[in-house]
Amino acid sequence: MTPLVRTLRAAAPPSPDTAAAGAAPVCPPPEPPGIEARDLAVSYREVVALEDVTLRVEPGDLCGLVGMNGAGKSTLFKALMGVVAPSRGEIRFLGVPAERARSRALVGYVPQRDEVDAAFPLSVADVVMTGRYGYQNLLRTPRPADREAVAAALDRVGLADLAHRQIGALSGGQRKRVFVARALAQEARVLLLDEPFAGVDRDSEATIIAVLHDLSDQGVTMLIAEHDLNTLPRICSEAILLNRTVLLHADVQTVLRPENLALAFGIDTARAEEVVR
Ligand SMILES: Nc1ncnc2c1ncn2[C@@H]1O[C@H](COP(=O)(O)OP(=O)(O)OP(=O)(O)O)[C@@H](O)[C@H]1O
Repeated sequence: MTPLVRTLRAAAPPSPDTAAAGAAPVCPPPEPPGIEARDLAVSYREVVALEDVTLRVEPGDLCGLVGMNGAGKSTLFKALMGVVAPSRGEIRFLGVPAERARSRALVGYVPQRDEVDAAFPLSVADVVMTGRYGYQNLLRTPRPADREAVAAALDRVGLADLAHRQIGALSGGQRKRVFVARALAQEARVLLLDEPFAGVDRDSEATIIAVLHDLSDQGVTMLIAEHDLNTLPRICSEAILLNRTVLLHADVQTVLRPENLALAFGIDTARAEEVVR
């Protein structure tokens, strides 16, 4: 749901029934945001990677994250995943404090680079199973429900035939699909995807985009870092422009306006017009 849509919904008139009865409209309590960060700051020694980052992504929204190299996108993901400790600020997922949400496996992560050494003797299915148990519990015997979830996730990303292949024997695009399958098997309610389309062929890209749209329909909240601005509108309807702080959070068409890209990427407007055709 884009911010524009949110605004329109908020302004909708009361229904004729409630208006006629003169009763106060009974509204369900507002759902907490899928992702909420307030006043977040992260530094690596003297490098301030993020400051004053405040954002909220509503449940079921698929939000892009756009910014130049070094803008802090990966750092934001790391802070959301608890990999780096913010020096300030607060993070919640679905209204639940970040640490508790992560320990309840509410939050899934598709990393920018492989977390698994390609030479490690893990099968594709083993890696996807870590979405159920984590890497520490690889030797645990999976329950039938876990096997079913893994098989369904691999089927969904079109890798059912490769379930028993060693992870290192896949192409880069196939490996990305494995990590998306792992997030599916986890059944997380919030997904953070750090450039899931980087180095991915057209088929894998189309498969992943379809999966993300299905998840959005099911109410999963997603934040997706994406470098290719021309691909962005096919993926999501809203996006955040980041450069150490949130410069803009709006519908994708607004974010892609040359004057906004010029601001975020430190280029002139004419160059920004060339970037997005
Ligand atoms: N481990 C680290 N130690 C010191 N500085 C770091 C570290 N990781 C990132 N940085 C710095 O923090 C800033 C933000 O980096 P980050 O990787 O989050 O950006 P990014 O937007 O993900 O970039 P890219 O698009 O190139 O992946 C940069 O100035 C970077 O050099």
